[in-house]
Amino acid sequence: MSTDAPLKIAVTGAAGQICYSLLFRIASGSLLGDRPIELRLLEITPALKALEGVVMELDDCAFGNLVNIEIGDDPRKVFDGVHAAMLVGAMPRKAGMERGDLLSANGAIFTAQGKALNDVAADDVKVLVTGNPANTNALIAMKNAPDIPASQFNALTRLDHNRAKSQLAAKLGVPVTEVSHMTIWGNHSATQYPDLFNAKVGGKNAAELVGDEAWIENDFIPTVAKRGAAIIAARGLSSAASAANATVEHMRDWILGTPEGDWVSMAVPSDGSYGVPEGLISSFPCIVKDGKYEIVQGLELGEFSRAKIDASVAELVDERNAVTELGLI
Ligand SMILES: NC(=O)c1ccc[n+]([C@@H]2O[C@H](COP(=O)([O-])OP(=O)(O)OC[C@H]3O[C@@H](n4cnc5c(N)ncnc54)[C@H](O)[C@@H]3O)[C@@H](O)[C@H]2O)c1
Repeated sequence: MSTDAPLKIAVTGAAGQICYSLLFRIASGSLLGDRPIELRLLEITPALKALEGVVMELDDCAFGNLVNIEIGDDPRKVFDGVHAAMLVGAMPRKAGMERGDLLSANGAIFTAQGKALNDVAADDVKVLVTGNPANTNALIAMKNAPDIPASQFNALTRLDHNRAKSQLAAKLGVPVTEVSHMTIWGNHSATQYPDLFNAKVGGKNAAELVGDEAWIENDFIPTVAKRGAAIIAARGLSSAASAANATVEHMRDWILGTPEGDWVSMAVPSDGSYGVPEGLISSFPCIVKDGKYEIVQGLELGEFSRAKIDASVAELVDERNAVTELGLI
């Protein structure tokens, strides 16, 4: 990517609630500062009218770096030449829907989008999936885009990462800026494992500072893992602004690099690190340099952490088996 040409950024689900925050954050410079950008917004046909309204509001912000906006319902047109794709739109689980129905409804979306990205996106496209089930949707898109290197497909666990940092900071009564080296392992689901044994607060081991394994197991982990449900219970709607913030932060770090001396959680295709089967899109501690991520190696995992990671990875294996049986990958 050259640094002066406008960066073409595709966003799907653009008329939905996450995007009502996300698009304005991207356009106002939270993603790439004052770098010129072009937005390519994908929606399903019935939502295009609403999307026109969102575009009117983007126009009304007169963002200096937003040089063009295109909208449409055809991924092959919208994804043409894009360097970054944020796949937010997905089929929500409706009452009476079985897990298989959800996987196949989303499978149809992410097979089509994977194929379109394969055919028309820029060679260096970075694809970040936020729409749930995010890890498996990313796997489906990746498998349907054989010409794009697998390493260019990620799924979002940054919201979980940020939730974990915030809960830890509150517990210890420190500013969130003191918290570093947080890791979410596994799936973006209730089985995810937020790891305090490798996290640091003010440079010291977080689990030792907390000094209360019962709190870690019975409060911290469930609070982080079930935060999405708590927000729905309180707000009547799922998390949107915080999901948009996390989507911006993940993509920004992937393009511009992670902060020196820290890592972030990214769900990336496993290379077999930490015993996670190769090819599964699972969350790991990652650093990014020159637009390429690396999984941080050599972290110690005790028995407790190992069991938690194995349980979350087992769920990812089940999801992969289910979409394989459905013929989606
Ligand atoms: N990974 C995370 O941390 C995280 C956090 C919060 C929400 N989510 C997920 O993000 C997704 C979006 O959430 P939301 O609150 O914005 O939902 P929403 O229902 O408000 O919006 C989703 C939008 O996607 C659109 N859409 C559906 N199919 C599409 C397709 N094939 N192409 C383009 N657009 C399509 C819909 O028309 C809708 O406008 C959901 O799957 C949600 O579960 C993930």
